[in-house]
Amino acid sequence: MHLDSRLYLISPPQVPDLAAFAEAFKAALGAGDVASLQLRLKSADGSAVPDDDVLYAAEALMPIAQKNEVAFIINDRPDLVLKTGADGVHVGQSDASCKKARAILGDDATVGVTCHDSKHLALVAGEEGADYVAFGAFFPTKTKETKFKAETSLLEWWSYATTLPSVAIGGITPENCRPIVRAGADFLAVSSAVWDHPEGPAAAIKAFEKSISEA
Ligand SMILES: Cc1ncc(COP(=O)(O)OP(=O)(O)O)c(N)n1
Ligand SMILES: Cc1ncsc1CCOP(=O)(O)O
Ligand SMILES: [Mg+2]
Repeated sequence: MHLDSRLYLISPPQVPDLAAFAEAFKAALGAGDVASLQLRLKSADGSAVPDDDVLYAAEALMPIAQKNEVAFIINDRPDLVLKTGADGVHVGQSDASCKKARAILGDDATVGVTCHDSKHLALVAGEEGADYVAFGAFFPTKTKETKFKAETSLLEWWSYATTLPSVAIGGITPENCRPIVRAGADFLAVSSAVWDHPEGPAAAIKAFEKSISEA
């Protein structure tokens, strides 16, 4: 059985130095297999940042993703996906619905949906045309305040019951990811474990690849 999960990077919530982050992103991509980057910019209180901040960051980062065949996903905002020509959007349960995002973006775009710890939300997202469902948080995280805790049994059930890809998110590190990989997550969505790795993002990607291959 092929267990390999792929990496789905989430940007840090704040990117005060875009040039420095672009270099960190390049270093991550040069170190191993990365499937996608989600541009997720949030103010310190978790609220939205000005549209121009997202547009400016997308302008700098999307060409790097494209050059490396890495999907470029924008968080929350299908309208900004249209404006930038990004590959898709990730929407949560309080954002535009999957149906609405699909109506705005058409069939070719990627639409991913947060489903917390819920089979029901995931089945609904699948019916509404989601390209992937995201479950979490699997571990404590400082990147986002989370109310939901997902278990690996949900990933096992999902991969047994459906063919729609699953993304696992929340506090995932090279040290704790093995059970999630074994449970069948198609993607590991990671932010702080990559950007805050003490030896840098390239070392983080290599450590993830090692753990994934050993899972
Ligand atoms: C891959 C992935 N999974 C879950 C989330 C969380 O989305 P949401 O619940 O809308 O919260 P915010 O990220 O918007 O704060 C995500 N962004 N990506
Ligand atoms: C956006 C999001 N949604 C649930 S947990 C989370 C944060 C993921 O970041 P990290 O990998 O640093 O825990
Ligand atoms: Mg959201």
